[in-house]
Amino acid sequence: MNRFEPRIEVAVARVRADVARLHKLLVRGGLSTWTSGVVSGRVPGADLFVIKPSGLDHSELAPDNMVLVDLDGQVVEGTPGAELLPSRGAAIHAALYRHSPEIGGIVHTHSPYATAFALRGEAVPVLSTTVADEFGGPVPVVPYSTPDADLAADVAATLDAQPSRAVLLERHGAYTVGARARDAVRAAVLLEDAARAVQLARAGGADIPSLDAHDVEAIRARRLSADAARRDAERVAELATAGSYPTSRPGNTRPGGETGSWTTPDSNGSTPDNDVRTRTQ
Ligand SMILES: O=C(CO)[C@@H](O)[C@H](O)COP(=O)(O)O
Repeated sequence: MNRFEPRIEVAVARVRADVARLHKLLVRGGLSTWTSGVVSGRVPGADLFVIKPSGLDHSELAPDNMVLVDLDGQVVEGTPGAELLPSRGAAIHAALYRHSPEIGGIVHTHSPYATAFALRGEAVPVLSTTVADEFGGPVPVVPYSTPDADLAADVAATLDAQPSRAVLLERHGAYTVGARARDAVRAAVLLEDAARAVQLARAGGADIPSLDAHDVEAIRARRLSADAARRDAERVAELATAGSYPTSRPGNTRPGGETGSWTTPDSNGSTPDNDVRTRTQ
């Protein structure tokens, strides 16, 4: 029996498939060892997200053993995967989704090069145009604090204070966020790539200064503008496919007027009323 109205059931099924598949990209990119490497994705139109189960080998992950969780961090009983425990980070993921409606996907890894920076308590610097383009500045470190501290609040505050969609956790690893789970995975992969490149350049004896701040800003601005144009084009294509928008002029199609570095979850083809709480009582 379905627990939700049909459009939410469809959205849940889509996010389950996405989140299960995206874990394979973490493994392929060398960002995951044992059961580490956790992806979650918000369900557009509902106060729900999908996350991997705790302790299961990545090779066993599939849409039907992903765990559906509400934004209070509670497993939605009676749904596939509900018999499993969600990943240990589920409460942090829930808090980040509550914190910002712009966050539609989250990744947590212990990927080796990013974690090496985290262990040193050192931000990943902007040595390359790629880091300027992707992160808009250095990838900052959330300072280590006691195990009882509110890590989600610290991650949220660090994300809010600067443009990067990635943060390092001192003594632990990294969190990345994005408009969709796929965007957060992309950020995690590119963070690891950036950390490795810096490490290799330094190992070769180079002492490379950070890019000039104005250049970083210009590169980032160009990227945000390209992202906005791409989203417009996607929106036009979606509306044209649905037969509800007759023009091909991208500039006319942004009802949400999104700005900043992330798209909002509902700018990805899902329904816009994502404040509606849909879990059946
Ligand atoms: O960061 C941690 C533990 O330090 C966890 O996120 C693990 O990396 C994955 O745990 P499970 O998903 O198996 O619970």
